[in-house]
Amino acid sequence: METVIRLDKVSKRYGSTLAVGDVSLQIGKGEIFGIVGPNGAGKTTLIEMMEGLRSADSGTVKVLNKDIRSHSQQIKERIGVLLQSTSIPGNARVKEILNVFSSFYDRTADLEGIIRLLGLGDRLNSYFKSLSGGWKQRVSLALALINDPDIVFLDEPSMGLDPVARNQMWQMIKQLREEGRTIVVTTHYMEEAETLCDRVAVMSRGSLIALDTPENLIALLGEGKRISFRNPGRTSQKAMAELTNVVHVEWESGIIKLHSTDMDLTLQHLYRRADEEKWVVRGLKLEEMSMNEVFSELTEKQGRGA
Ligand SMILES: Nc1ncnc2c1ncn2[C@@H]1O[C@H](COP(=O)(O)OP(=O)(O)OP(=O)(O)O)[C@@H](O)[C@H]1O
Repeated sequence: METVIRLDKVSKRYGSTLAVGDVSLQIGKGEIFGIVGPNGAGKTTLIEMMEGLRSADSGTVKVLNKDIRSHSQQIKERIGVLLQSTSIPGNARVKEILNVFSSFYDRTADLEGIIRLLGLGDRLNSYFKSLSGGWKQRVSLALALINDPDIVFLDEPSMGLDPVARNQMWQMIKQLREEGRTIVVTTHYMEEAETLCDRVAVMSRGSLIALDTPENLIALLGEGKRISFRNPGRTSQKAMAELTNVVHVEWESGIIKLHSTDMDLTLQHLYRRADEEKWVVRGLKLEEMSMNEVFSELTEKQGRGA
């Protein structure tokens, strides 16, 4: 896959705060690349260094094979950035805003196409300030697309949107990938990372602590599923941990949850041991793991210094 963004050992400090420390990563053409992390993890600083809005203290940022420090103007023509709705004039009508922004660029996209993609046709005469959060976000996305960018940067695109508007935003972002664009998105919503992103970078306290597809990140915690059943008594956490392929045991008084790298083998072993030990295994379920759990596990581990 052709690399369109390359970061090598990029760091940024604000006084004594290390906002981003020694981050290296590559983003391929046509990917939806997610950056997730708790508050203050460095997501905005990282994405803004890719956009050329903040400069790195050390390391290199290359976008479309050009160093962002020496080619920032050229790169700006080829990228789109989602603006906060507060930076858009509320007293202007949507069509006026689109026209003004399109005059800023040498190269412009087919405005009719953007209006169709984002369903803005009926809102062109509305004042920006009168729109709901979801429609404002669509206008912001239209502005990010106005120069027909190769790379679109979206910092928290669905922040504050209701579930319907969020879903519509995801469909629009996926459509941008279909058009061959690369999307870099930061998010607090793990469901967004899981359903939208091809790969996800997990940041914690300025460091990149994991980078993989959502499926592989989930698989880090076992097979992406866990076996849950009622505690049969007369057993121990140690006995559960010794079952074949078990990588982690969640032990609450009433319920036992086993994370495994091979569910079938673990289940077979569990039933064999239950037979021998006269455990009565009740309420057995297979539960799907989510990015949310992966995220908590990874960032908590980092917090414990593991
Ligand atoms: N302009 C600034 N001046 C001083 N410190 C800053 C500045 N911008 C960010 N920081 C600090 O750098 C760290 C990383 O901030 P950043 O905004 O990049 O994180 P984030 O992951 O985007 O957080 P959030 O999810 O809360 O938006 C934080 O500790 C933050 O307080």
